[in-house]
Amino acid sequence: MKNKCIWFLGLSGAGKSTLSTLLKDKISKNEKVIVLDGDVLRTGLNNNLGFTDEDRIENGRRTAEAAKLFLAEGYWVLVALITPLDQMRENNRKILGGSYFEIFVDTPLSVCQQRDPKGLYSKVASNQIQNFTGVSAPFDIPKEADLAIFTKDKNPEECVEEIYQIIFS
Ligand SMILES: Nc1ncnc2c1ncn2[C@@H]1O[C@H](COP(=O)(O)OS(=O)(=O)O)[C@@H](OP(=O)(O)O)[C@H]1O
Ligand SMILES: Nc1ncnc2c1ncn2[C@@H]1O[C@H](COP(=O)(O)OP(=O)(O)O)[C@@H](O)[C@H]1O
Repeated sequence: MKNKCIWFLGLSGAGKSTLSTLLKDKISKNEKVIVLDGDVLRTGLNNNLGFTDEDRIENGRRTAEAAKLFLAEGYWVLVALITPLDQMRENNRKILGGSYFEIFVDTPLSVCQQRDPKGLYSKVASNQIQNFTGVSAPFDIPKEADLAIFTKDKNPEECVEEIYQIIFS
């Protein structure tokens, strides 16, 4: 099967990093695979970008262009980026074309706030972080995702099995 860019998008705490890492473990048994995680990219390649709409769009563009380079080398590319704006998703389709497979990690804000894996939502609640996606910055509900995964009542392994079956069956 031809390699693809599987792009996980969703709120902070939705499960993008968890699911992309687990999927990498599965795919890497047979294929070359790399994870491009927003948090990690923002420490290097994208470390001059913040969280305005303009910076998020540039963050997405650079990530999609990096993904395209790895696709050309035969890698499966797993991206974990909030990607909150319709415009960012349209750019992905332009840059990556038929190789782009979009997964909406669909987890309600209330569940993300409860999970709060990095303690960010409590910082948002005490006004230590501004422009936070889903709270004080927009998250456009994805209308054209290839797949939506509801994580609320499932464990990560079940979600990844569901994704794996859909992509590889
Ligand atoms: N204001 C604000 N809004 C959203 N997220 C914030 C913000 N400030 C810091 N963080 C941390 O940055 C991570 C999201 O970066 P991304 O590159 O994925 O975001 S985006 O696609 O450009 O919107 C995000 O990582 P995840 O929690 O893994 O999604 C946060 O750890
Ligand atoms: N079905 C699920 N899928 C993914 N993560 C889940 C699920 N159920 C619970 N979690 C937990 O939710 C948290 C998601 O955090 P993370 O993967 O860092 O999210 P994100 O990368 O979207 O910010 C982790 O602590 C993970 O163990």
